[in-house]
Amino acid sequence: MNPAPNLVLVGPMGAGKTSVGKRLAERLGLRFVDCDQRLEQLTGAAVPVIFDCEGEAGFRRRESALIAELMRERGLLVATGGGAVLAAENRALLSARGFVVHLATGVDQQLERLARDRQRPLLNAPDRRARLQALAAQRDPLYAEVADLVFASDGLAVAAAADRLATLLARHWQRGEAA
Ligand SMILES: Nc1ncnc2c1ncn2[C@@H]1O[C@H](COP(=O)(O)OP(=O)(O)O)[C@@H](O)[C@H]1O
Ligand SMILES: O=C(O)C1=C[C@@H](OP(=O)(O)O)[C@@H](O)[C@H](O)C1
Ligand SMILES: [Mg+2]
Repeated sequence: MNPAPNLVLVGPMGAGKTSVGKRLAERLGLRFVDCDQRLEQLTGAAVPVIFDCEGEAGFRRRESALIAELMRERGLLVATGGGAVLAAENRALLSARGFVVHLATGVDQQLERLARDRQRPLLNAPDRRARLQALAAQRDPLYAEVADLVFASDGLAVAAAADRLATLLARHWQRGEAA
């Protein structure tokens, strides 16, 4: 048991961090924060626009600042973006202040779920499969490094994944209310 004050979802694009996370937060009575949505509110710009104006490096700086702010709170369910684990300081904060769930999914499932998506700049590639495979090769060890629990959502609908995960968390996560 890791008595962390927040619940954190990490994992690749299309794993369901945003959609499963929202439903799970309702079930568990946690305040839901999606990092990308919060960055869009703060900047007034969509994620692809932030990438266009400030580059990926600019987006990552904003993402890191937000994670640092959120990890000072408690009682949050934080859905991160797929690249949030890239920075060592993010990984340290997420691990220290969150019970981290790696929502895992495979490239085939990602391609299916994100077939019509135009809001993820890193998917703007001539070969989406190759891009997702390359990202997985780079990031899977980082997800593994921070994960307290791995949950594979493949084959489960959003509601079913949230239900299953809620049951698992009751056994694995002891809320660190006082932390
Ligand atoms: N378990 C699931 N079953 C079916 N569709 C899913 C599941 N998880 C996510 N999706 C769909 O995949 C798309 C991307 O999901 P999203 O929650 O945005 O993932 P992430 O935030 O991890 O990138 C959405 O259209 C969502 O409805
Ligand atoms: O994998 C990534 O680097 C990214 C994933 C996106 O979030 P989701 O994982 O919620 O799609 C979003 O943060 C941005 O497009 C970059
Ligand atoms: Mg998301």
